[in-house]
Amino acid sequence: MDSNMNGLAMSNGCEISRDGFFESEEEELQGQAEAWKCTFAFAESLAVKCVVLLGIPDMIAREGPRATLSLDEIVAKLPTESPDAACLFRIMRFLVAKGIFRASKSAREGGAFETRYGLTPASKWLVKGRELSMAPMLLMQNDKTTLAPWHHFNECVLEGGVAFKKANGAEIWSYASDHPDFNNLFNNAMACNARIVMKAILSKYQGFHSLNSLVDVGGGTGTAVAEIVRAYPFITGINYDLPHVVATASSLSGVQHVGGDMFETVPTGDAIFMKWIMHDWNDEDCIKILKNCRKAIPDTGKVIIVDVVLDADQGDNTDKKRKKAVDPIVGTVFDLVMVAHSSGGKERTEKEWKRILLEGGFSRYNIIEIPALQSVIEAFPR
Ligand SMILES: C[S@@+](CC[C@H](N)C(=O)[O-])C[C@H]1O[C@@H](n2cnc3c(N)ncnc32)[C@H](O)[C@@H]1O
Repeated sequence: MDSNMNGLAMSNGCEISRDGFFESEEEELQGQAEAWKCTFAFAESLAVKCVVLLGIPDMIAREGPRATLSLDEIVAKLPTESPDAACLFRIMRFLVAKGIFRASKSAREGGAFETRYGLTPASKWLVKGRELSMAPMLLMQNDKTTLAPWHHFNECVLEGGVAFKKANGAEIWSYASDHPDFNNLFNNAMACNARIVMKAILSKYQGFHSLNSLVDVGGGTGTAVAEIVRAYPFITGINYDLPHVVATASSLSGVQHVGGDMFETVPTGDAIFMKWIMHDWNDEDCIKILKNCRKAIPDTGKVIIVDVVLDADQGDNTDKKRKKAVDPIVGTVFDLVMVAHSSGGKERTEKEWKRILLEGGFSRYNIIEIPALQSVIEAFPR
């Protein structure tokens, strides 16, 4: 590295400022690379959204989990007459670099080589046609309606308020009831996550054996309770959600759909199941819901909550450090998803859970780790 007359260091022809703001040239360049990554962090989500919409993971999966397709073969499967293959090549090149697809070279007649694209563990989760798929969640989280609230975070910090409402003119549940397409997009995303998480719950949590009836509060279109009833056919399942949600639910064996408002009342049962409900609400609302759940179960009953348990805040040693199956950073990302989409919801540490459970009428609880982002929090009135 040479110095020029202005006291600037020269590296690869670039001038590096030497005002002492950065500790070293290495730190300065590393920081710049990180800042570029932040600047374009959206590119990966939106390029993935594009290939999911085009069904490219499905095209490859249909040939087999280890199959590969060339660009020409993919383009031939697209539904328009003259797709822009060069544009798709650039998107695929980026996604190979990001590990969403793998690329291999294969020899063609005449000595030329072609690139063939295969699935990676990430894109195997993005095949829409499989029962366990994250594609509906990816499409919902990257819809214009759900991305728009993120543009209002600065206003939320400065003046408070609900990001989703600032962006879309209404809070999420009433917006969903007035927009059937968004309602379906949201409910499908929830159902896809319910299938994935129920597999994890049923593999690790033994607490359904003693139940004859179970109410899934905020159960969406009933996927979770249907899975529980399938595994424990002696349980009568009730799927309880807002009327506009249960109106779109299919009939499910062993499950009764009931429309209503959990802030008003909750149907009775031996136990209440709530997956991804509490995180949508502030502490006071959660306590109201928990009190209604308490009224709906016998003294020997319980609530089974499926939600994230965040690691304790730095400097707080009261909670145990948990060994999570999914990188705990995803829990803090979901906390921001709550800023974007809910009206006061948040992810909680064990200490925060303990407080709302106690105030909601549940004096005892266990946290059971499952191979998923969320944990099971089983809480008892006595
Ligand atoms: C994040 S979703 C979770 C859905 C489902 N439990 C799951 O995990 O797949 C929250 C659910 O709460 C429902 N919900 C919102 N407000 C409600 C209310 N006042 N009473 C009943 N359900 C409500 C929504 O319609 C939505 O289905």
